This record gives sequence, structure tokens and C-alpha cells, in this order.
Amino acid sequence: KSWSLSDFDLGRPLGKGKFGNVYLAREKESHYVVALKVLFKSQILDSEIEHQVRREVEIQCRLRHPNILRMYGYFHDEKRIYLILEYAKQGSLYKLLKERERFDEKTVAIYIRDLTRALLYCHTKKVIHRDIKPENLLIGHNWELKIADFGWSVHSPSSRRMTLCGTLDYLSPEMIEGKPHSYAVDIWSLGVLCYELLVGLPPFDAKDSHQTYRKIRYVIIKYPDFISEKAKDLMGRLLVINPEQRLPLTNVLQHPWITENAPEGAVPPAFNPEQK
Ligand SMILES: O=C(Cc1cc(-c2ccc3c(-c4nc5ccccc5[nH]4)n[nH]c3c2)n[nH]1)Nc1cccc(F)c1
Repeated sequence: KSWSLSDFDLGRPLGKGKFGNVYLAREKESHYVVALKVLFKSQILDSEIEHQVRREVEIQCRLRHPNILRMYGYFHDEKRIYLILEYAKQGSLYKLLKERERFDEKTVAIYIRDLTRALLYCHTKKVIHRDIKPENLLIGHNWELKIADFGWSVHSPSSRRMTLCGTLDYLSPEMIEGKPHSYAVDIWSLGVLCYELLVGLPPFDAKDSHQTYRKIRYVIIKYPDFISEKAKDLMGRLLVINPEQRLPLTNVLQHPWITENAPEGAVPPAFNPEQK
């Protein structure tokens, strides 16, 4: 089936990015609601990232997992490329985190469990570095987490942590030192995300990038006293300088903090607007 713009009714913008915007859209026949991402060919060609976009499309179309945002297809006209993406009803985790300041340990354990499963799935498909910072995580209809790897594209200008290459907070020590990154970067960023969801701030937050670099390289972390010992134990096994010594993803699922707080069948709580 080849799609075209005339197959969709376009709705409001969902996110504005450097290479194009994302719109709510509804397929006319089925009334199926999607997120339609519009990329401008001119900008892609100018930025010589055409191969990267092709690779992203290639990867995204192959990935099928409940915690990875689906790409249903794509099409183009003379000026633009259109990506037909899954619509995540509850929006971004980043927005939710800002609204709620931080999450309770059971909720975070469920999110970390689901992300670990999604990353394990990616690694079996030889895909690494799914950028799992809050800006790239969307919340689905049943409040489940979805990795939406925005890759290089910048989203919603309101995201506060934009340095030119994206936020530093999630960089692993080996990436800072320009070493080739492996699957282990995903384990590191899982630790960073866990901390940020529990505390409300990233672990290496600092007033300037040099301080952030220093904190990352020497893994200088302060855990607030409301963080449980088991949560600290898990993060301590993920945020390890030496990539080989980080807890493998399969062991994350067996960690007591996960098994006790996110037992089989536990699902994320519904965040009702009035619930504080
Ligand atoms: O760009 C993305 C991923 C991506 C996903 C999205 C995105 C952004 C927002 C949403 C939303 C969404 N739901 C909302 C509800 C409330 C408020 C805002 C919302 N945004 N649902 N699905 C989305 C999908 N933008 N970009 N992939 C990509 C990029 C280049 C090439 C390629 F093949 C893939």
C-alpha cells in the first residue's frame, strides 16, 4: 500500500523539530489516528543526513515492540518526506516529569522494567543507542512507555537541556572520551533515567557543562535520603565507568528492586490530572 497526504486529515501540531514538525493526523478510511512527521527534503539534503534518515526509517519499520513507538510507513512528495508514526495519547514523559516533579519507586521500577525489555529487544536486532532520555519517551494510551527515538531531531523547543548536540546529562564516560559506543551506553543511560525519574533532576546536573563532564567522568552522584537502598544498589550497578562492568540488561530484570516493585503483570498507574 503506498500512502499519500490525501489519505489523511491533518490535525494540530504535536511537536516542532529542527527538521520538521509532527502533526496529529487521521487516516480517512479507517479513522485511525496517527502522528504524521513531516521532514523537509531541502533541509535533509543540506544537512547531508539523508543516509541517516534512510537508516532510521529502515530500523524503525523493522522494530515491533510494545515499548517502542511504531512506524507504520512513509511516503514523500517533491518537497517533503512523511513518516506515519504511532500516536502516543498521553504525550511525552518529559512533560509528565515536569508536571509531577518526580515519580514513586513502583512507577519508576515499572518504567525501567519496560525500557529494559525494549532495549533487550533492540540489542537482539543489533540496534544500539536508543536515546532513552525523557524527551524521547512517550506515554501510550494505557500509560505505558514508548521509546520514540528522535535521533538527531530536536523536539519541542521548551526542552530545557539543549546543548548543540543534545543534553549532556545522558552522555556516558566513554562517549565523552570519544570512544566507540557499544550496547553498554544504553545501560548507562538507563541508570541516568532511573535517577532522574526518582529524583526529578539528572544525576550529573551542574551549572555548566564542564562540571557535568567532571561529574560524569568520576561518577560523582549524590542520592537524596528518600531513595531506597535497593534503588541505590541498582543505579550503582548501572552507573559504572567501565562499560564491561555495568549490570547486563538481563540481570536488571532480576534485580530485587525491579522484582519487588514491578512484579509480573504490574502496569503503570493512570496519572489523572488532579492526582498529585
Ligand atoms: O522522528 C522520529 C521519531 C519521532 C516521533 C515523534 C513523535 C512526536 C510526538 C508524538 C506523539 C504525541 N502525542 C501527544 C499527546 C499530547 C501532547 C503531545 C503529543 N505528542 N505521539 N506520537 C508522536 C511521535 N517525533 N519524532 N523518528 C524518525 C526521524 C527521522 C527518520 C525516521 F525514520 C524516524
